[in-house]
Amino acid sequence: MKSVISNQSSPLNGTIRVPGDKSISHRALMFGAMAVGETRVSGLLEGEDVLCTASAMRALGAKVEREEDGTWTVQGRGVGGFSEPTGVLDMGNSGTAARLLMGILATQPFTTFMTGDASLCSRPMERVMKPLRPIGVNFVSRDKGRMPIAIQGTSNPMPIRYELPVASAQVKSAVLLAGLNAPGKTTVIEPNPSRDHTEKMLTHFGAEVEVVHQDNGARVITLTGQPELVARDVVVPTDPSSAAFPVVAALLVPGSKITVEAVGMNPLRTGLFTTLKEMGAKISEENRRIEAGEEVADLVVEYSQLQGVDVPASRAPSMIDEYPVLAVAASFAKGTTRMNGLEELRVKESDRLAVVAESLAACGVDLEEGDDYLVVNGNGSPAQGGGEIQSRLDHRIAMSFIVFGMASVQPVRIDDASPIDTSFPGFNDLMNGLGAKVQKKGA
Ligand SMILES: O=C(O)C1=C[C@@H](OP(=O)(O)O)[C@@H](O)[C@H](O)C1
Ligand SMILES: C=C(OP(=O)(O)O)C(=O)O
Repeated sequence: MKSVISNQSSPLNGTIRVPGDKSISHRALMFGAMAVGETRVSGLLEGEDVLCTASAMRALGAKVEREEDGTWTVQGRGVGGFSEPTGVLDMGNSGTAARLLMGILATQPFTTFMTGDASLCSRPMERVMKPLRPIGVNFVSRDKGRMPIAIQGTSNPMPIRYELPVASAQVKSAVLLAGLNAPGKTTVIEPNPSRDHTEKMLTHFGAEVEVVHQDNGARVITLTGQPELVARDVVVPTDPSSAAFPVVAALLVPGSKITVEAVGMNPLRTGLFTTLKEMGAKISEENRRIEAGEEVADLVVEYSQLQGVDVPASRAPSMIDEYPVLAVAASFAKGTTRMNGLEELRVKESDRLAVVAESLAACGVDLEEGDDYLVVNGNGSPAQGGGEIQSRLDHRIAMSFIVFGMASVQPVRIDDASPIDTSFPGFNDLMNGLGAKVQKKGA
């Protein structure tokens, strides 16, 4: 346990760069391991989640190394070229690593055992197993589709067509990755678009991926199976989900002005910035440019008195990991913020809807938690704080309430900040470098 206290901050000032995008980092290692030749990845997120993916790729026979300058290299095995791992793959805290890998392993002709930490072992995996079974794979799991699981891959995969019942890039990606090794066309229909890093990066590695946008907003993604993936360089942009924390901190701490450089601005990831601007946030995007195929911009953020807003359910996929920190922002805004369509928050690293509600309440915030919504009533002055927050193996809860304590009247204590290392190593030092006062307590 690594407990921290977050005290009221002096104005935040400075220019920072947050670590590489987690979603893109996982995919760079996985797709590199399935390509022929050497893939070089720069800007990889060296967080625990991504390091689990690196270990899994090694266990499956790919050579994955870090060079002295921080570039990662992957010697791929080709699609379908993995070898049976001798041990159990430990995916740690990472839903993305586990679910994407289930798709890949569904069409490798051997049996893999996979586990994770207590958080991952409580998350639903049936959502991935259900669409993958018709491809020919067999799964054995704990009750209710929980990990640990065994994946008995098929040597005779069938392509499938699947309509997603929930907006989930992980489920979409698992099906597409299983389709890589199947003959013919694999199709995924998503009624409400989720992040498209799999589609973009598979195309970058030479696969044929067709995306059709329907009039009703749905996307139909069709992958042609059995391509030869060719090794490519990947430059990972910085993670907008990580940038969210210093951005909200600067908005809440009076007198702050910071620049967050080269933030990934993929439109399927930027719902939080749209929402904050609707709340009156002074966020300007400078130097919008394309870096290695992804849009990035420098964000200049100034302290702002925020107003409550209604956040439509349709925006949820583009800011799904950002609701905890948005709820923190809403606690300092004037008026009511209603966040709708939040049912997916209940199956993240923690039940984020319940944990956010309990933690806000512990910090004196007036709120209402529904099955799939959260209403936060702010009065426009600094929230009280003073809460003792349990992070429950959830990095985004820990970081969100560190941000809360930076702006609240009383300090906020977080029982265990160690989960932050899964996605944002160096978070506390980066925030303290801007002017925050986050202190470590205990071992
Ligand atoms: O595909 C991905 O990289 C991710 C998809 C999202 O999960 P869902 O697919 O469960 O929505 C997101 O919450 C997660 O942090 C990363
Ligand atoms: C939900 C998250 O990640 P994952 O599903 O990969 O554990 C997250 O990073 O907020």
